[in-house]
Amino acid sequence: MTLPPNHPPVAAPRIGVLLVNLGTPDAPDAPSVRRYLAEFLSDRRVVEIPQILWQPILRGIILTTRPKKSAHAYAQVWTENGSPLAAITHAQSEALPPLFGDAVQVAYAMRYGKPAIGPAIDALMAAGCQRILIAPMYPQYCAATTATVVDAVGEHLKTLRWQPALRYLPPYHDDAAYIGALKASVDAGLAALDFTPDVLLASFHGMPERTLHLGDPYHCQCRKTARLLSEAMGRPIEVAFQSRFGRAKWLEPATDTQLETFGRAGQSVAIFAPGFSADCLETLEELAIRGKEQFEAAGGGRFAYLPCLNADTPGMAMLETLMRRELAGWL
Ligand SMILES: C=CC1=C(C)c2cc3[nH]c(cc4nc(cc5[nH]c(cc1n2)c(C)c5CCC(=O)O)C(CCC(=O)O)=C4C)c(C)c3C=C
Ligand SMILES: [Fe+2]
Ligand SMILES: [Fe+2]
Repeated sequence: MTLPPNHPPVAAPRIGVLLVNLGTPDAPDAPSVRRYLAEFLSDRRVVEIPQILWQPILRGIILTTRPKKSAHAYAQVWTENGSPLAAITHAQSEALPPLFGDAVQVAYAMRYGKPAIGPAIDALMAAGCQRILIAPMYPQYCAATTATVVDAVGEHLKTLRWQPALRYLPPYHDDAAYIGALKASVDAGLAALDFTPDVLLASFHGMPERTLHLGDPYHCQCRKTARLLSEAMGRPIEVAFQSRFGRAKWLEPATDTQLETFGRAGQSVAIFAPGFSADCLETLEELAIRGKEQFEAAGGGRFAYLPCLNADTPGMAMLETLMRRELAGWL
C-alpha cells in the first residue's frame, strides 16, 4: 500500500479481544486500597444510594476504616506477580491467542484501577484492531459488574475520532460450555481430595436484595448456574451469597451463615465460587482462609476450597468456544 507523503501510518486490520474484570489495588497497602475503593465504591451502579448521602459515608467512614483492614487481607493472598486477580487475568489474556492460531490480539483491562479500559482500547486500535470483542469476565449478568463495563467503554468511545466496531460477550451463566468447564474443574478438584465432602457449596458474590426486585437478573442466573451444574454432576449443590457489604439486606443465604450451619452439624464441605472467573481476594481470603476458620470454629469436619476456572484448560477452552461464536463473521 502506498500512502501519500505525511500520511499517518495505517496498521493492517486485526481483530481484538478485551477481557475486563473488576479491578484490584496496585499494592496490598492502605493508600493503594483506599484509591481503589474510592473509585469502585463511587460508581453509581455499585452503590445505588444518592451521592449526596453516600459520599459523606464513603469519605467519612468507609475510606477511613476499611483500607487498613482490607490491605491486611490482600497481603495474605498477594503473589510475586501482584494481586491474584490481576495476575490470573493477565495469564488468561496470554493463554487465549494460541487457541485462535494468533488470529486475534488479546488484551485485558480492569474496570477500576489499572490497566484501565480506555488505554487498553487505544492500544488495540493502535495495533490495528478495528473490530473488538469486549468480554466482561462475569458469567452472571449484574448491573454492578457487566453494565458498568459497557458504561466505561461507552465513555471512552465518546473521546475517539476513529471508533472500533464493537461486540460484547453476553452473560454465559447457562451456556453448556460454561457448565461443562465448571463440571470438569469441580470434578478434578474433588478427585484430588483425600475425603468425600458431605456438602458441595457454590458461593456467589452477593448483592443487595433490592436489586433483584428492581429487575436485575443476577440472582436468577446464579441459581440457574447451580441447578444446571447440579444436574450435570448428578449431585446436590448448595447455593450461598458471600461478601456482604453495608447494612442493607443482601441476597440469602449468606455463605458465612451456611458454613456455620454445616460446621455445627459436623459435616465436611467443599466450597467453590463459580461466579468468579479468576481467584481473588473474595475467594482466596474470604472463602479459603476466613471461611475455613469460621467453619472449623463452628465444629465442622474436613474443609476444601476448590479454585476458580482461572487460566486452566477447561476455562480457556470454554472462552475459546464462547468467543468463536461471538466472533462469527469476523474471524
Ligand atoms: C456495595 C458493595 C459491593 C457490591 C454491590 C459488589 C458486587 C460485586 N463484586 C463482585 C466481584 C468482586 N468484588 C471484589 C471486591 C470487593 N467488592 C466490594 C463491594 C461490593 N461488591 C468491596 C468493598 C471489595 C474490595 C475488597 C474489600 O474491601 O472487601 C472482588 C475482588 C477484587 C480483588 O482485588 O481481588 C471481585 C472479583 C461481583 C461479581 C459483584 C456482583 C455480582
Ligand atoms: Fe465485590
Ligand atoms: Fe431469582
